[in-house]
Amino acid sequence: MNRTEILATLKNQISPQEYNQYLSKISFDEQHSSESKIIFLADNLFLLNWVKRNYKENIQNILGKDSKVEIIFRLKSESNLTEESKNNSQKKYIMKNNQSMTNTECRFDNFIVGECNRFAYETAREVVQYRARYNPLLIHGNTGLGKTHLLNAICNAVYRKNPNAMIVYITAETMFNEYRHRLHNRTMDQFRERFRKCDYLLIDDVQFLAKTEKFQEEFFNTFNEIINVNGQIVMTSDKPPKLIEKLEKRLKSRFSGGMTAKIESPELETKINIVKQKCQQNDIMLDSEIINLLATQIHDNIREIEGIIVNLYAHMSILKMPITLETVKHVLKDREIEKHEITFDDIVKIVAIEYNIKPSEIKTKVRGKKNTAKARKIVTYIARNQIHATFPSIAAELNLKDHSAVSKQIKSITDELQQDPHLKMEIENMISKLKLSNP
Ligand SMILES: Nc1ncnc2c1ncn2[C@@H]1O[C@H](COP(=O)(O)OP(=O)(O)OP(=O)(O)O)[C@@H](O)[C@H]1O
Repeated sequence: MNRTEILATLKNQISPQEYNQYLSKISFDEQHSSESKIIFLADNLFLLNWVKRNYKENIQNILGKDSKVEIIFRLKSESNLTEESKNNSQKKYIMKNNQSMTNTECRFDNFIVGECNRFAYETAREVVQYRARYNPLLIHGNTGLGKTHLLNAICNAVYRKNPNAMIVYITAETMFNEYRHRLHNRTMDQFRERFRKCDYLLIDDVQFLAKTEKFQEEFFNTFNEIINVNGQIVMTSDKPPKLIEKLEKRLKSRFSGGMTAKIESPELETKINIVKQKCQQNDIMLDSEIINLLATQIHDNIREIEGIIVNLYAHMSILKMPITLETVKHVLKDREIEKHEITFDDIVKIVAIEYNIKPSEIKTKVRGKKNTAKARKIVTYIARNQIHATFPSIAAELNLKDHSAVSKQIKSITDELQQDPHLKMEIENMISKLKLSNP
């Protein structure tokens, strides 16, 4: 069955309204599809998630249950970028020369600057211009205020300025996992080669660095070696160094000895500018009264602003409702009601929906069932990162033997994330959904 026939068959299975609303807006990526995979393209994230959730199974049925053809959904922009990257241009997630993966959509030019973040923004730009002028630079602030965005922006700008620069961009958690893996395999030389020889070491969420004493010692030596040869270290954290629990005194002192830049909660004007920018990116037109309402109602987390915009987009396109003041109030009210503490079961539910399996299949490890192993790894990863679930609690929830079985899952998914930018996007999507609503 050729690709046009697949869409035609699918069209017959759904209502004309549904077709016009969703399916007609999906196209084939002829260029990147092959015998073994079919790639569908959507214009925006909302549409992408919708078709993935609602049509993937139908397409699988049309192809035949036993078909090995992989069905992939991608953003149009991503697909073009993938091609561009072949020409050494941009791509949403890009592997730098040293295998670090960074999000190219986080740049200085799309970072809205206000009083709350000006200092962090300016110092971040400085370290791109003048390596080691502020060393280390630690950007801290509450969640969702743009720390990771700035770290990615540094990475992208350095790369643009000098594609041969050795840049390592990594989260502290991943660095620790890599350390353990190298230690276990007696390949610490490679760990040192990677981290000590870089021009820029960019570490996200450095508050998770405070793991074992040995690791902190290794990090201390890495840190000194980079600083001694004028390599630049930039870190982000949710708190200032002296408040990072279990971080050794000497590391606290090193971190505080450089430049620290705090990102404060955004003031109204900055929030208004951010709402405007996010609406523009999503092709949403709002009048100034609505923009003001959004900016005053949403507190300080910019991720939350993005969530509301996605929600408004959904109202606009699924319900065909124009975005009025009433719609916005409605969405804001719903979100207040839906806000909840994320539990382990919420994570299991959202991952189960995504992979079209039952939550119980994730929890009890049904052998041989497609996607279950992957889903279990993703649950472990999200539980560790989002609700800081302990190893024993994960082992208990997922019926895993012990601590080291959990550790193996984390290692495996971390490796996959390093290799597969789409997996990272998939997981980020699931996390946003978790944060947005009760699944
Ligand atoms: N000033 C800004 N201008 C435009 N977008 C922003 C700005 N600040 C944050 N964002 C966007 O908000 C989202 C959350 O930001 P980011 O992930 O950088 O937060 P964070 O401070 O690293 O949060 P966390 O501590 O939870 O990791 C991202 O999509 C980012 O691009």
